[in-house]
Amino acid sequence: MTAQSVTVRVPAKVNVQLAVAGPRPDGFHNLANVFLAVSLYDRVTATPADELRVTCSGPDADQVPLDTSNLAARAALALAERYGRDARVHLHIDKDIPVAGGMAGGSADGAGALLACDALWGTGASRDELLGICAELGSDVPFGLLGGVALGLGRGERLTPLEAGGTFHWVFGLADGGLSTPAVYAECDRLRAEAGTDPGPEQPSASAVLLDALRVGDAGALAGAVANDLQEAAVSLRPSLAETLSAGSAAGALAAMVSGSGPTTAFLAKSAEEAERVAAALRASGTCRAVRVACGPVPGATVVG
Ligand SMILES: C[C@@](CO)(OP(=O)(O)O)[C@H](O)COP(=O)(O)OP(=O)(O)OC[C@H]1O[C@@H](n2ccc(N)nc2=O)[C@H](O)[C@@H]1O
Ligand SMILES: Nc1ncnc2c1ncn2[C@@H]1O[C@H](COP(=O)(O)OP(=O)(O)O)[C@@H](O)[C@H]1O
Repeated sequence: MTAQSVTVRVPAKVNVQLAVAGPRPDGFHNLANVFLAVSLYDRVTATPADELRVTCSGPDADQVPLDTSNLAARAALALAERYGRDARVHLHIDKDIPVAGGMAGGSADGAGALLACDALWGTGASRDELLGICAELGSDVPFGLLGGVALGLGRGERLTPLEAGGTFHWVFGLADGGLSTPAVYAECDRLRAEAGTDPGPEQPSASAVLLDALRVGDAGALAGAVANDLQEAAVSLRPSLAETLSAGSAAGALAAMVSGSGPTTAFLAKSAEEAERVAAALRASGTCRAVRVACGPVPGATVVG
């Protein structure tokens, strides 16, 4: 890397609460989305170049688009347009977050590229201006910049940082192939219509019990309060996830859930040692492609070099 490169490290997320309302006229769903940033990271490096170019390395690199549909490229273009810069930059993504896995890896890269280009070009944009650009790029992108724990209302982009009283230990079961986020929301609507389920209030709210568990850092109480309205839809589209969830529960996880729209599964453990034990049992179960251990909350997008 040249001295002019800027590298940003940006975390994945798990949703400890994902309450989903009925579809809005614009096709989005209002959410009460409680995000928690976890220690699985992508790194985005921005280097001046002759033209906008995206490259990617890592185990899932072949599944990442390298054209201007890549959220990192879209972030660079949006920032360049807003501040009258030339988006001639090489963006390299060192990808460790599973692709299309319900862990917001693309959103993380969008937030990471935005921060990296901002530092490279010295735009002087405020945090709020950067968060505004993130919200235009995608519902989950602002959280990639913010990190920590936060409640996202509206389509998930209207963020309020939340207090967390400690570190939570997680095990993630990575699945073969991804799930399309719009397809999972559509399946949620379909299942509700089929069952005649009321989608609830127009704007869902965060669970007070869950916020309290986060605030005091009580993993047992958090396990009792986690909820994901997209889980049934993800399992309906990928029935094998039920086996992975059962294997994690049988291994002693405090909670077993689908991460966001899936197909990654998330297991809460009561300590770092317990997480390693659950991870070993999950690996031995043969019900997922790979198993990762992580903890959170961790900070959002951070310049590291
Ligand atoms: C479900 C969640 C949970 O955090 O993430 P993943 O688990 O996929 O990572 C998010 O809501 C995904 O957010 P993100 O991936 O940024 O979605 P966007 O690009 O804004 O929208 C993609 C599509 O998802 C659907 N969508 C997204 C957000 C939302 N509140 N309602 C929706 O219905 C819409 O069909 C939309 O066209
Ligand atoms: N930088 C990126 N990394 C991964 N996927 C990206 C990226 N930019 C755009 N995408 C597209 O976004 C889709 C969703 O990817 P991702 O954000 O990893 O998953 P999820 O929305 O489930 O959290 C991918 O299938 C891919 O087509």
